[in-house]
Amino acid sequence: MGCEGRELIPLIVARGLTRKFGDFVAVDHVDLVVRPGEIYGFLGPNGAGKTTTIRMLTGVLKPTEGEIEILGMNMKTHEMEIKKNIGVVPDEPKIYTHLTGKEFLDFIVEIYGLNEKEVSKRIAELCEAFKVDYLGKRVGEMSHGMKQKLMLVSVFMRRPRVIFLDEPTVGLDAKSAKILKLLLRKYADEGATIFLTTHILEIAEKMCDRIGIINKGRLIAEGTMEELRKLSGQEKASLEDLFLQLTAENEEIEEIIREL
Ligand SMILES: Nc1ncnc2c1ncn2[C@@H]1O[C@H](COP(=O)(O)OP(=O)(O)OP(=O)(O)O)[C@@H](O)[C@H]1O
Repeated sequence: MGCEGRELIPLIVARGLTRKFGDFVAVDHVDLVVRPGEIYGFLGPNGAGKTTTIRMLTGVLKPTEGEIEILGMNMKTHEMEIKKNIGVVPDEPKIYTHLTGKEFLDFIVEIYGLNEKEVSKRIAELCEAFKVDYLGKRVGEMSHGMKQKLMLVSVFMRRPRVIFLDEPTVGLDAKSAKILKLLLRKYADEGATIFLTTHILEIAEKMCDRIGIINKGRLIAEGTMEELRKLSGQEKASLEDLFLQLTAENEEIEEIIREL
């Protein structure tokens, strides 16, 4: 197969992905295909199943049913290999609180076996971009946004081809959020696959090449903005209108406002 053929191989695939907690179905037979160069926005109301899906796609949580392939490898047989090669920025960064920022980055360099010389240049550039000038501080003493930025540096310095981000802009100041958006576009244009969740529909509308909407565990709509507009029959609709229409929350909102 030539180079072009390889580029078409999707880097994220889920088939019939399902997760139950007891009798409750949090994620219900979700199918996903995300290709190199794509920024995929995963949207849905609170409790829809976004984080549960990301946790399964990143090997943190075992599916009840279904198949996952990341970078062309099956999660059941290649979990460690997948984890080594993806980047994950969770919504609540869980970093060892007793380490300083510098110690945390050194730890990541060591466990991933990264080339220190190559990586130290990237760390310097990323820290400059995100204004991470507090590497001497202990993680336990950092604010949410500061931890989030440290986490972004620790993931981006590895240059993974697949990056999952759960609510990445929460806690970031305006400049950092803008830099993050531009960096994600740059990485995607260089062939990476970005999978992100957000409640900020404007971010999804502006940044994402394709959008998937999950509601009550089910993927209820998927496509480019144009495809979603066609699907809803509203040529000029904003993503907010489409989202509320597709998740059937528009009428509910009107009802709530009437009753207030
Ligand atoms: N460990 C768990 N045990 C039981 N139920 C869980 C567990 N994790 C998630 N759930 C349930 O699964 C559903 C989906 O949760 P999930 O965190 O995936 O939603 P989400 O779409 O990320 O929501 P939000 O936008 O509020 O972060 C919720 O009803 C949640 O209560």
